[in-house]
Amino acid sequence: MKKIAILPGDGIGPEIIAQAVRVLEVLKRDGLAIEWSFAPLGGAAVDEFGSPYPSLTQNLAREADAILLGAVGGPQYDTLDRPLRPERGLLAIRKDLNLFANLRPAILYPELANASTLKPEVVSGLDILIIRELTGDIYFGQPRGIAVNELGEREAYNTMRYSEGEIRRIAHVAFAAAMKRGKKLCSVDKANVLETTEFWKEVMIDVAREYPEVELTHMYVDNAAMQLVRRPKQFDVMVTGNIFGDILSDEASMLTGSIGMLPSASLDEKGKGLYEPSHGSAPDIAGKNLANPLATILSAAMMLRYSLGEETAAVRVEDAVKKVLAQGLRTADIFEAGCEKVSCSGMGDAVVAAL
Ligand SMILES: NC(=O)c1ccc[n+]([C@@H]2O[C@H](COP(=O)([O-])OP(=O)(O)OC[C@H]3O[C@@H](n4cnc5c(N)ncnc54)[C@H](O)[C@@H]3O)[C@@H](O)[C@H]2O)c1
Ligand SMILES: CC(C)[C@H](C(=O)O)[C@@H](O)C(=O)O
Ligand SMILES: [Mg+2]
Repeated sequence: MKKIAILPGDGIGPEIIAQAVRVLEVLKRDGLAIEWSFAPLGGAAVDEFGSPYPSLTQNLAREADAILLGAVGGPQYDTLDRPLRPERGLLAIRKDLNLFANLRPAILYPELANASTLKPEVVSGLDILIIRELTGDIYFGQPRGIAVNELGEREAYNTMRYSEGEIRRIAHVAFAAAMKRGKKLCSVDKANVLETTEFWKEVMIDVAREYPEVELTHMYVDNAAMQLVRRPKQFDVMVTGNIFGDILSDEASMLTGSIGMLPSASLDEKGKGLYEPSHGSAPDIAGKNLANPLATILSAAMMLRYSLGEETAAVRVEDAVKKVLAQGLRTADIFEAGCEKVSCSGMGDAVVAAL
């Protein structure tokens, strides 16, 4: 029996997770050997336990074979002391479980060609895998803080840093992924300005010697941001650091129609993973049954594939998603004339029916 820790989180988190759980219930009913327990993370955990990553959640996550997460954060928590902020809980669980490899697939379903921000001919068939390093970079580099400097003025600082080992291990994930796909890897950096990413590029080039079949290219992040909206299909696999990957994956999501369509897997060295939509807790639509649950349901499919070894079930879920899109059902974020608008739970109903 495989164990899943489910962390609904904040904002729309509980609403979208509820739909993914309904999908898991169908799979369990049909014989899949999975069980799950719930625990709070982020603001919900601060409210209940006074910590964004309390020991109850930590223990459950450590024991689980996989973790499914909604989203964390919300304006009501923004004034808390920094260590108590919901986002710190997310960073803490990623670091605690060594989830260094974040896979964010930006795939355009043909039915959503008009929902994309780009013209159909520029995006049709889009299938990019963004691989984001997740436990290093300026997110975690020390020193960091806000302090009074020698002139008596307050100043704030973060440190962008990567060790060679951190770059090597994400490089291997990226090259291995490229080998299974189109054998094209674009490493995104800012090597013209930042030593950290100059070093990143150097290590990528070194690791590339072990993968002679993969064509490695390099692109500065500012150009990559532009190329993603200019000619996105030039990319197959992209690999980049934590902060650039955060930004580029949100950008890429709109090529697929909505941030509500972009799932993610965050993996450790052994394949254990945390699965979550790439978007946040969407406070503006929380509690309104409006959110698109498909990124979360597709994250559950990634969980079945990568951490639970259930490829058939993963494909079954992905096929159900394709079917509801083909049926013309759309949440508000991907709605277009001629389609049927559904709520978050309405989309869950449709996916369950399609399963
Ligand atoms: N992984 C995470 O848990 C995660 C990721 C990003 C942001 N956050 C947090 O979420 C909070 C809100 O952040 P934000 O507003 O910058 O980003 P956000 O992703 O929550 O929302 C940005 C916009 O996208 C929309 N959106 C997001 N998900 C959607 C969905 N499933 N369906 C339809 N529309 C959707 C929102 O309504 C909003 O207009 C912050 O506290 C932030 O730190 C958490
Ligand atoms: C909420 C925040 C810490 C997080 C990140 O920056 O990694 C989010 O934006 C994401 O993309 O998962
Ligand atoms: Mg983000």
